[in-house]
Parts: sequence; C-alpha cells; structure tokens
Amino acid sequence: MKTTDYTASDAREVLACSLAEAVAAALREDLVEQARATLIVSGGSTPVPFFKALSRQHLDWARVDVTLADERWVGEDSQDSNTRLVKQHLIAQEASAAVFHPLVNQADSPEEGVSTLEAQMAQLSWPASVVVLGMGGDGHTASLFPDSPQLAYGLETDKLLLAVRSPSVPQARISFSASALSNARRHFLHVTGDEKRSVFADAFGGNDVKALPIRAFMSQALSLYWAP
Ligand SMILES: O=C(O)[C@H](O)[C@@H](O)[C@H](O)[C@H](O)COP(=O)(O)O
Repeated sequence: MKTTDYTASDAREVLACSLAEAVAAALREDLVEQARATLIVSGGSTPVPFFKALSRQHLDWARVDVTLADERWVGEDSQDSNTRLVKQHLIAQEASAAVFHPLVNQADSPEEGVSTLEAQMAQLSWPASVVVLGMGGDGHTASLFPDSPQLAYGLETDKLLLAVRSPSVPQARISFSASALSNARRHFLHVTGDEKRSVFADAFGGNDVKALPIRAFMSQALSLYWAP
C-alpha cells in the first residue's frame, strides 16, 4: 500500500478544517433557537487556515456577529491588524454575509476608545456561541499577558473590555476580559507546535492564573485543537 508523507502542515490543515466544522455546527445549533449568534475569534498567525475553512462553511451567516477576542490598536492597513486578517480570510466566501464588529475605532489610544467599544459590544447576543482562543508561548490568551500591568484587572473585572499595555508586545492592545470571554457556551483553544503543547501541559500542572493566563479558561469545558 502506498503511503504518503503526512507532514506537520497537513496535520495543521486537517486540524483547521476540523475546528471549522465544529464551530460551524455550534453556530447552526444556536441559530435554531436564537435570532443571532456571536462568534469571537482570536488573531495572530495560527488561525488563518481555520478562518479560510470556516469561511467556506454553509450556514445563515447574515445572522452571525463576528468580533475579535483582542486587537492591536493599529489601523486596518497595518500588517499587525487582526481586523485586516479577519476581513481578508474569514469574512469571505460563504461567510462574507457575516456582520464583523472591529475591536478598534478612531480614538488615539485603547484607553480613549474602550468605553465606546464596550457599549457597542454589549449590544451583541450574549452569551457568545463560540470563543476561539489562541495562546502565546508565555501562556497569554487574547491580550491577557503575564507581564501586563492590566492583567489582574483583566482577570477580575466584570467589564467586557479593557485597554492593555505589555512590555512583550510593541502595540497598545484592547482585549475582552476573562469574564467576558468566559461568558460563552463553547470555548476552543487552537494551538500548534511543540512549544505550545508544553506550555499547555504546564498550565495543567498548576493553578497560578497570573503566571499562565490560559488557566483562566481551564475551569470550564475547553476543546483543545492542537497539531504538531
Ligand atoms: O492578537 C493576538 O496576537 C492574538 O489574539 C493572541 O492572543 C494570539 O492568539 C497569540 O498571541 C498566539 O498568536 P500566534 O497564533 O501568532 O502564535
């Protein structure tokens, strides 16, 4: 029997498609019972194949509100913009009918723009149907960074959003809080590679959320989507 080389990138592609099917099924399920469904996705580099696969899924996208778990406070034309990433790869194909709510506005800083965005995000259908989280090598998720002066607030506040600064990233950020992101029916963690596998294993081995903020999402159901 001929066997083909099954590379790590193939595994990541299969993972992305599998996650897209699970997220689409969750949205279809919730849209049976409710007028609109909220989907919260993360930015960064990992999600691109997932965004592309999800954009091809058939569902009533016009009734889906999409937003970001966090955003860099940069213009949409910036290579660092998660808004640009989502508009390019997710709000396309079948999903072009979805309503995307950027997590950034014209204010000069996230501190100045957060209250307006907070009011806008409060209008979405909560609890969100799905939150898809990423994770950095330091165990951050969304923009809840271990070295951020705003981390404690982000873990404790019942506000939806917070402005974030962190020495480990160059851009000012805005992020949903841990409580806002926890207020969802389903949570998925999409990570790849051995470094993140070991970080997630470390997260299981302790409970100091400030050391590894991903732990804030490990006291409830969390579907792990990992590939080498
Ligand atoms: O704006 C962001 O960067 C993300 O929301 C962030 O939380 C991301 O999920 C992790 O940093 C992993 O990023 P990669 O997928 O690029 O490793």
